[in-house]
This record gives sequence, structure tokens and C-alpha cells, in this order.
Amino acid sequence: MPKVLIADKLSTAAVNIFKMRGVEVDVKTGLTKEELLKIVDQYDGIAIRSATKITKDVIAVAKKLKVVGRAGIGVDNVDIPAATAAGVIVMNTPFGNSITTAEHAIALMMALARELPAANASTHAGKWEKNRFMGVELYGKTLGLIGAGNIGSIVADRAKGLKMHVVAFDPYLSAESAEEKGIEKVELDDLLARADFITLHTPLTPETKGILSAEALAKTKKGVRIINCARGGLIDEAALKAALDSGQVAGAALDVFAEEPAKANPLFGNEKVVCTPHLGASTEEAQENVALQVAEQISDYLLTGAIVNALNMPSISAQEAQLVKPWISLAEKLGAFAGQLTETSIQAVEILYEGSAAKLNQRALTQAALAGLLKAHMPEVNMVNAPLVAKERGIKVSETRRDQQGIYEGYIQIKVVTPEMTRAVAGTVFADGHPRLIQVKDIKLDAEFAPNMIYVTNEDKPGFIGRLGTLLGDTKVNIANFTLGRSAPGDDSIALVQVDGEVPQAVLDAIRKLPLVKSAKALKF
Ligand SMILES: NC(=O)c1ccc[n+]([C@@H]2O[C@H](COP(=O)([O-])OP(=O)(O)OC[C@H]3O[C@@H](n4cnc5c(N)ncnc54)[C@H](O)[C@@H]3O)[C@@H](O)[C@H]2O)c1
Ligand SMILES: O=C(O)CC[C@@H](O)C(=O)O
Repeated sequence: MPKVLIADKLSTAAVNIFKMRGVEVDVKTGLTKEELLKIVDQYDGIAIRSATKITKDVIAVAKKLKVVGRAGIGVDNVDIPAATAAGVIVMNTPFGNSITTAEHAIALMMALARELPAANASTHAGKWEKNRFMGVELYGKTLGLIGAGNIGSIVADRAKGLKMHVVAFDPYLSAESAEEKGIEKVELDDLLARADFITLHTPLTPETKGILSAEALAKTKKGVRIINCARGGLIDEAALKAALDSGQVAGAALDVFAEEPAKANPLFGNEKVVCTPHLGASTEEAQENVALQVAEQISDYLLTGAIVNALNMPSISAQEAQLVKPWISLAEKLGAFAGQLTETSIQAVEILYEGSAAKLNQRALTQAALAGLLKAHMPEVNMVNAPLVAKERGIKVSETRRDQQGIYEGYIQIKVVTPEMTRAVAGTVFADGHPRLIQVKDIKLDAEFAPNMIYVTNEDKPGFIGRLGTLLGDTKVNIANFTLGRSAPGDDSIALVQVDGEVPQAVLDAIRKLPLVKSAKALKF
């Protein structure tokens, strides 16, 4: 039974889902990094919110870990490259808290416009300072969105209801999509110059870090009000403090901070600043949504192989996972076969999916094929990191789909191009669900994959099979199965021998010395 750790406070709905689905679950929140490092190797999955950091060193010791599920959107607390390199899938729940967070941004904008927190504190203190507080209307004002994805778009929709004019800077927002949402797409400088309110809704990336820098703040309309419900690092906090002091910025409402938990911050104590402790996603509805979703997604992956909302793998539904599993195994084995026969650098990999194989999840199959291929010489490669490793090594990967043309209902062919040669191998999955090798170079055959095999190329002349059998018998290598293939009588031929156990190097050397043998290699699957 797979075992999952819930490391941050999640709605109890998550625990119930895990238990109902047959996943063992431990809830241990508030762990220090050292405590997490000590126990993390027991778990197949970890469910987190934003507090727990899944760093490279956590991943390095989490030997069983297969999946990290973020109950929320931002995954900046997970080292995704390290997870990818270790074959750990990282998932989030991209929509479960979007409405809630958008509403928080609107609430903060209202609070800023009417100084609600300060007026509330003053009234509770019995001061009745009616003349101290003078707000501004939102009606007719320009709201500048930096980032117009899920949350930004909901904020835009609500702001339009408040009769604001919405402009957005988002390089990835198409003009058509902006028009559909009733948003004016603008450049950042234009937004800074025109917006009465600016609200941030981008992830924290090297491009967005400090997007509201001292220079950017200097370009804003004097008296602008700023809302940040996305990530702390998007605003240079020292620059914001200076801009508030100078009056360039009239107020800021911040849910997120450069350092969290934010116990001390240069902006604390400033009466122009409204703060909340990263509450953007904190509603009953959103927490129920993300907890349910993350528990479902983690369970699905661990129990059925279904992948949803992963940031480092293509999605695969549970039904699809069932169907695609034997083909993934075939793709990986074909890749492994080609990889073990390739001893030089690889320039390109061309994968052909035919018939029923062409209807399956191509990205997953290609990732499996690449993993098998590259793992032959780089054991750390896995299905998750294979495309990245191939890209880093300059290997050109291409895929072709085609309708059934041959006798097989479906098959996969992998062609590996090296500076010296191009080698193609192909396979299919029979009704028993077992992958079969059906073609090596241009030679047709029908062989199952086995953990230990010997691959021999030889001249197709009488005497070879007997000599090979005798040699293996004499050296106590037991033959489990023997498959032969040749392009034409007397031409080059192939022998694929399934053997029980590893093939000693001395035996391989002896095979290579047999008459008619051109090459011999031990293969492992
Ligand atoms: N305060 C909270 O509790 C809370 C809750 C939920 C989400 N968030 C944060 O809100 C942010 C947005 O979430 P979302 O669901 O809308 O994400 P999203 O991916 O749907 O949208 C992000 C948008 O940012 C845009 N973007 C990326 N780089 C950009 C750049 N350099 N300049 C301008 N725009 C850029 C993208 O094109 C995209 O449209 C995330 O960082 C998330 O972590 C915070
Ligand atoms: O879990 C939370 O409370 C915050 C979530 C939020 O930052 C997110 O990115 O989804």
C-alpha cells in the first residue's frame, strides 16, 4: 500500500480521500527541515501547501518518493529540476483557489481605497475619527493587471463589474484572449503610467522577480495603489517603502512577502500598508477544493498511474494509463534495446507510432522511449527527466503518427541516428499485454524481452546455431528462448537468446570468436 505524508495543514477531506482510496497517510505538519529529512524516505508521496520546502536535499534522501502534490498553485517551494532529475512528479491544483484569491485581491483593493483596516482599528479604539479617513472611488479608475492568467482574469472580471477600466501586461496573453476578457493589453511602461491601482498575478520567476523595482515604481502614476496577492519577490520591498514615504505610491496591500513567514518586514507598521499573512487561498471553499483535488491526484497517480496537473509530465487519465501501460513498457524496452546497441553519440531519435499506438498518449510514450534509450549509458535518466536530458545533449527528437499499414494492429518504431549509422528497432504489444520485438534493422523477428539476453549478429550459414548452443551449454549459461531472424537466406542474420542470469564477459568473448559471428552483446531489460 503506498504511503503519503501530509506535511502542511490541509482540510481533513484530504485524509479521508487517501484512506478511502487505500493509501496509508501520516499527517505531520510543522516539521523542521531536519525532521523532514529524517522521515521522508518512508513516503511514496508528499502533500504540501506553501510552508514545507521540498528542496534538493529532501529529494536526495526521499528514495521512495514518486510524487509531490501542492494543494494550491505556486510551486516555488518545490525544487522542480531536482524532482524531475529524480523522476518525481510535481503536481499542483491550478484552479481550486483561483476565485478565492481573486476575491482577496478585490477585498484588499477595497480596503486600500477606503483605508478600512485603519478606520476599523480607530473606531474600535473609540476615537470616531470621521474626518481622518477620506477614500477614493474605484468607479471609472484604471486597474493595471501584471499577469492575466487564471486569477488575473477573475480579478479583471470582478473589476469590470465595479466599472473599472482594466489594462494588463502579460506577454503570454494573446490579443484575442484579452479582447474576449474585455482587457486592454498593454506594455508594462504603459500600465505603470496609466494605472490607478496595480495588482500582481504572475508566478515568481527570474523574469518577474522585482518586476515592481525602484525604476518601475518611479514610472507609476503618482498616488498609485498596489496590491500583491501573488508572490512576495515580485515587488522590491525597500523600493516600495521609499515610494510610500515619498508619496509616489499612496498605499499598498500585501498578502505575500519576500520572506515568509514574515515576522519582521520593512513595510510593517506603515499606516499606508494593509497586510494579511498569505491568506489569499484561505477560504473554506478553496481549502476543501485543493485538499480534495491534491489527494485525488496523488492517489490516482500512486494507484493507477494517472497523471493530472503535473508540471513535469504530460497528463494521462486513469483509463488511458491502463491502456498505455504495456505500450510505455514497450517504448522503454525498445529504447533500451537501441540504447544498448549504440556506443557513440546520438544525433537524432525518430519515433514512428502506427495504428493503435498512434492513438495513445504520444508524449508519455516518447518520454519512455527516450528514458530507455538514454538510461543505457546514463542510469540517472528516467521518464520524467528524459526529454530535458535529450535536449541538453542536442538530440533532435521527432515523432510521426500514421494509420495502420502493416500486419500489426499497432506498433512503435524507434530510429536512432548517430554520426556512423541509423539503426531502427520496432515492437508491438500482443493481446496478452506483453511487448514484443518485431524488427531490428531491416530484419523481421518475433521475440519477447527478458531480463538477460544475448544479441548476436552473424552470417546466415549452417553450423552457427549448433556452435552457439554448445558454447552456452559448456559454459553453463541456460537458454530460456532462442529467436532467429534474417533479411534473406545467406544474408546477415540476428540471434536473440534469452538466458537465465547474467552473461559472463568470458562467455561473450568466446561467442565473438565463433566462426560466422560478427558481433555479440549482452543486453539487460
Ligand atoms: N496569495 C495566495 O494565497 C495565492 C493563492 C493562489 C495563487 N497565488 C499566486 O498567484 C499567482 C498567479 O496564479 P494564477 O493561477 O493566476 O497563475 P496562472 O499561471 O494562471 O497565471 C499567471 C500569468 O502570469 C503571466 N506571466 C508569466 N510571466 C510573466 C511576466 N514576465 N510578465 C507578466 N505576466 C507574466 C502568465 O502568462 C500567466 O498568464 C501565482 O504565483 C500563484 O502562486 C497566490
Ligand atoms: O496554501 C496556501 O495557503 C497558499 C496558496 C497559494 O500561495 C498558492 O500559490 O496556491
